[in-house]
Parts: sequence; C-alpha cells; structure tokens
Amino acid sequence: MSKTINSFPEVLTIAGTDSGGGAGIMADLKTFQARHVFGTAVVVAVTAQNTLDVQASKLMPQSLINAQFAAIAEDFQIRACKTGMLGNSNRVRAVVQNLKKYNFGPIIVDPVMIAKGGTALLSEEAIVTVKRELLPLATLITPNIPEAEKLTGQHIENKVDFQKTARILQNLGAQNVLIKGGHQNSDTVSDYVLLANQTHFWLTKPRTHTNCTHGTGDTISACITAELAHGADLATAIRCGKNYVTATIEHPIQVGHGHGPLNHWAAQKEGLAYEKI
Ligand SMILES: Nc1ncnc2c1ncn2[C@@H]1O[C@H](COP(=O)(O)OP(=O)(O)O)[C@@H](O)[C@H]1O
Ligand SMILES: Cc1ncc(COP(=O)(O)OP(=O)(O)O)c(N)n1
Repeated sequence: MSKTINSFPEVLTIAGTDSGGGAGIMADLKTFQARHVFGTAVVVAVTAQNTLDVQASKLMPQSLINAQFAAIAEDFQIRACKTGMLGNSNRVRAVVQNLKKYNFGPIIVDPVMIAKGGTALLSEEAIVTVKRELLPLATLITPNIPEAEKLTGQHIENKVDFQKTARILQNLGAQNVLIKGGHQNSDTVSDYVLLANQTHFWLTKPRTHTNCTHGTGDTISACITAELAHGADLATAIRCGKNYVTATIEHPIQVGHGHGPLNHWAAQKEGLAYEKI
C-alpha cells in the first residue's frame, strides 16, 4: 500500500510565465520544488520569451485572474505567497483585491518592472498603483536598484543611498525591505536588508562573471517565500534566499544563446537542499 506524504507547505506565486523557462512563474516553481514546498500559481500574464528577449506578451482577463485566486483558495492552505510581473494598473488592483479577500500568509512583493533585455513588464502608470496599493500589503518588498529608484525617486549610488531608499520604502508601507544589489558595477554583490524592527544588515557575495542571470530576482524572492512557509523567521529566510540564488549563479548551465537561466540543481549539490521532508 502506498504511503501519502503530506508534509509540504503550500505556497503561491502571482506573476507572469516565461516560455523560455528561466524567469517568472517558471523560476518560482523550480525554486519551490528545490526548497520542498508545493507551488501553485495565478497566471497574470503570458510572455513569449527566451534567453534573448521578450517577443510578445498578453495580460489575462481580470475575471480569469479572480477565478484562479478562487480556485486556489477553495482547495489549498497557502502559507506564503509572492508577486512578480503584474503588467498594468488594473491587474495590480485585481491582485490587491484578491490578496485582501484571502489569507495567503506573508506577502513577498517582487516589483518586477523591466526584463534584462529592456522590455517593460509593468506599465509606467502602474508604478503608482504598486506604490499606493500593493506596497502597504507587503510583508517584504524585494526591488532591484532600478525598481527601488523608480518607487522612491531616490538615486542609489552608495551604501547610504541604499539605507535611505529602504527607509522610504518602509515609510510607503512595506514592513520589511530587501534592496538587491545585482545591478551595481563591482566585484562583490551586496544586498541591503531593513527589517520592521529596524534591524538592518548587508548580504555580500563575490560577483560571478556570467551572463546566466536570467531569473535571479524571481528566484531569491521565491526561495524566501518557501522558507517562510516552512516557518523560518524573515532574516533566516532572506539569508537562505541569498545563499540559494548565489549557488544557482555560481554554477552556470549552458541553455539558450542569451542571458541563460539559473542552475536550480546547484544548490542541492552544495548541500542546501531542504532536509525536513
Ligand atoms: N553576477 C552575480 N553574481 C552573484 N550574485 C548576483 C549576480 N547578479 C545578481 N546577483 C544576486 O542575485 C539577486 C538578484 O539580483 P538583482 O540582479 O539585483 O535583481 P533582479 O534579478 O531582480 O534584477 C541578488 O541577491 C543579487 O545580489
Ligand atoms: C514573466 C517574467 N517575469 C519576470 C521577469 C524578470 O525576471 P528577473 O529575475 O527580475 O530578471 P530578468 O529575468 O530580467 O533577469 C521576466 N523576465 N519575465
């Protein structure tokens, strides 16, 4: 007789798909799988994308977004969730309404705006909606440098700028802030964390010189979501996210001809696989 294993926390990603398998919902689900949580998804947008560029995209009708939320709420006990590509103001509002309606645990907001190739994944007008309506729901917001600059109007060049910007994001309503430093021009990559209780710290790793960094933002936020669902405290979850994404970048795989995807097997090789099963 087969034995049912029922010890995987259930989590949710609310984002866009990437036909090339490297970013968006695809990166989230690969990370969830590697971190031993059961991943579900609300598809807000579909993109025709590969490692070279985003070639087309379509936003899902709001009724279908609502229906996906309802289907998940009816059948799963979501312990933590994250948002990614949300497209435009109406879709951001639809997501906000659903997040208020259902209790899906801690909300990790990755305010995805622009793909590596330069394509906008969030309309300019929607940035204000994210700021006013989504940010106050965020347990943690995880912008990269350009996203943090857009949300706050603050230019980020040095460590003090990171700190000021994180404080502005908290004043806008996000409880905790992680500003990712991948877009710096340096031999190390430093991310800055400001927690709700004002504890703050830097997470610094050597920069890997590779073009296989497609999906890094999705991956770190998905890993943090998974760890929170396992019951980790936020600081531990963020440190784990940083270790996980670093491992996936440090051991590149050869897929596609542009910005390659991450190696989601790498973290397991490094003994970072979740032990509690
Ligand atoms: N070349 C790299 N080497 C090591 N870590 C990196 C590299 N590029 C990005 N990271 C890390 O990956 C995560 C995502 O970074 P970032 O590129 O800033 O965000 P996004 O993918 O959203 O643009 C961060 O933790 C960052 O420090
Ligand atoms: C559908 C979709 N969602 C998000 C992204 C952006 O992913 P991110 O990890 O922030 O960065 P790059 O993929 O641009 O490196 C995406 N491209 N597609």
